[in-house]
Amino acid sequence: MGLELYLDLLSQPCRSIYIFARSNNIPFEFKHVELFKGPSKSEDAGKVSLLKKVPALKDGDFTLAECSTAILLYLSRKYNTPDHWYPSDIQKRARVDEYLSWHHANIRANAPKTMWIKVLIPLFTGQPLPSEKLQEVMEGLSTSLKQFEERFLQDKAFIIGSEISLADLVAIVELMQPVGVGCDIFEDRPRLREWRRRVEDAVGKELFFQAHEMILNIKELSNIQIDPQLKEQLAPVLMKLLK
Ligand SMILES: N[C@@H](CCC(=O)N[C@@H](CS)C(=O)NCC(=O)O)C(=O)O
Repeated sequence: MGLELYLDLLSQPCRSIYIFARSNNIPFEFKHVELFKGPSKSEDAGKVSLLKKVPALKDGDFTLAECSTAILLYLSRKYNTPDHWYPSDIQKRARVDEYLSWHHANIRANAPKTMWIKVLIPLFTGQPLPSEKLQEVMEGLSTSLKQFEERFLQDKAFIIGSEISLADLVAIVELMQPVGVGCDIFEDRPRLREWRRRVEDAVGKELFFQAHEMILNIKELSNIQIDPQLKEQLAPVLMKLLK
């Protein structure tokens, strides 16, 4: 049995894996998991990921689910992808590792909240959140973006220098989440905007926009039927996350 990837392209870690696999011509079977359709629709993924989360990978008898970074590294090693993704030079590699560690506690901790506030909480609770909540989240995100530009990007083309690496890929998919819900964080940040353009060019615009099609059309989600069990489970969790 070949490589299977369990993904929902609304999820940013899933998009990083999808773009990485496709841009490196890694053959895989796309197992589509629809997160919003509830547990029954994710049964297959649940067998692969004990945590019942996506992304998840199955390669023969081997499964891997936590987290997307581990999956990206597994794919880069198994398919011996071009060196720039995760350089053999130990100092460059350490820069990728440094970014990935920072990312989880900063960009990843802030950017998804824009989607919770603008789309998920109204969808799951039936009530919009006060606008101050969004403002608070945008302030947190701005602090992270300032650090991203000044500390990681500086005046380089990509995070570790002149070529794209896993660090850029993990960053861009997360930063497209606010864009999808109408918070265009690139608008007033020319350095960040130029970096986004270079990342799009490096992976190929067609693939980039194909991977982001769902998130860029997320407004259509307001018509989706949410699994009632999932609604009951998630509404309090989402509200708590924003406290
Ligand atoms: N830390 C994981 C993220 C896993 C995760 O939180 N996945 C979310 C989608 S982005 C999920 O499956 N949520 C469904 C759930 O928690 O039930 C990674 O980077 O891959």
